[in-house]
Amino acid sequence: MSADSNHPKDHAGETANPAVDGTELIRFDHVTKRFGTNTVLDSLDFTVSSGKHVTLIGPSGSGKTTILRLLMTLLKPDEGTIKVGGEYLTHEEKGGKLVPAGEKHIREVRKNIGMVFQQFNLFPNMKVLRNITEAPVHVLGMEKDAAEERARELLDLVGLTEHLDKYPTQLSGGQQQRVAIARALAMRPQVLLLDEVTSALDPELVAGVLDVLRDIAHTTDITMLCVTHEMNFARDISDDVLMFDAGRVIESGSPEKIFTEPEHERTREFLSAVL
Ligand SMILES: Nc1ncnc2c1ncn2[C@@H]1O[C@H](COP(=O)(O)OP(=O)(O)OP(=O)(O)O)[C@@H](O)[C@H]1O
Repeated sequence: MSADSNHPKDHAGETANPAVDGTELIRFDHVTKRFGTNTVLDSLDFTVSSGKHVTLIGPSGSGKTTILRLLMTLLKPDEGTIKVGGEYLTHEEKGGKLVPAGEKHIREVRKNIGMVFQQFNLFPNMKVLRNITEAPVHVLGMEKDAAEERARELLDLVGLTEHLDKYPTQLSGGQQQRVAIARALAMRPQVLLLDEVTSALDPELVAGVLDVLRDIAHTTDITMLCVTHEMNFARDISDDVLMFDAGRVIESGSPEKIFTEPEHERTREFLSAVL
């Protein structure tokens, strides 16, 4: 696998992308999300700095996937604001006032965000190469040749160069998920959202996908926000772990702190059930 990826780090360990300088990339301010009478996120505040890998952990139903879906604008918050790259995702400024964001504004901010889902969601009627080039060509307006060159680099990164001419159904679940990762990176997002990306895989295919993500985490400067039940993976790649319970962050810190010296009783209970 090649180390050439989203924004490769240079030899001095500095990032090659001037946009990635540790500044705040994601900001949730007092975000509340309800489904009927169920308050899933309760005035949630958190930030993610650019270039960091942050993992969300917590019991089932604690609101982790809801956070990713809000960032993808698949859901809207009932209260509060979300910013990505300094721009409001949920709102836009018009005439000095903050108003609900329009479709055009949302599309622009969303270009900075890529997501890999539990179910790979590839286009079944397109071969692997075209699955990866489709959005760069049609959404970003990239030249087809340049998009294909980039797709080949990404297929090398995810170890699938020899499969570019196959349809998704001709690949294993693990291979399909690696195509989905390449497809998300092809849009050169600043942040990659990973939602339980190995949950739908047969156990023997999980390690291959996690190895690819480890490689991406360690060789690129992309920001990652990850929901996973794979605690060893979370420990390996995370700069920060956020422990959720009942729609709030109850504890956060380095993986060493959270996994070895959790302060909160709920964190200890959760970890003893999953580790
Ligand atoms: N579209 C929806 N309509 C109604 N309720 C929803 C919807 N989406 C999520 N919920 C509810 O919101 C709560 C949080 O769901 P979410 O998927 O964010 O939790 P999670 O922490 O990711 O859980 P898991 O680890 O099981 O995936 C759950 O109680 C869920 O049933």
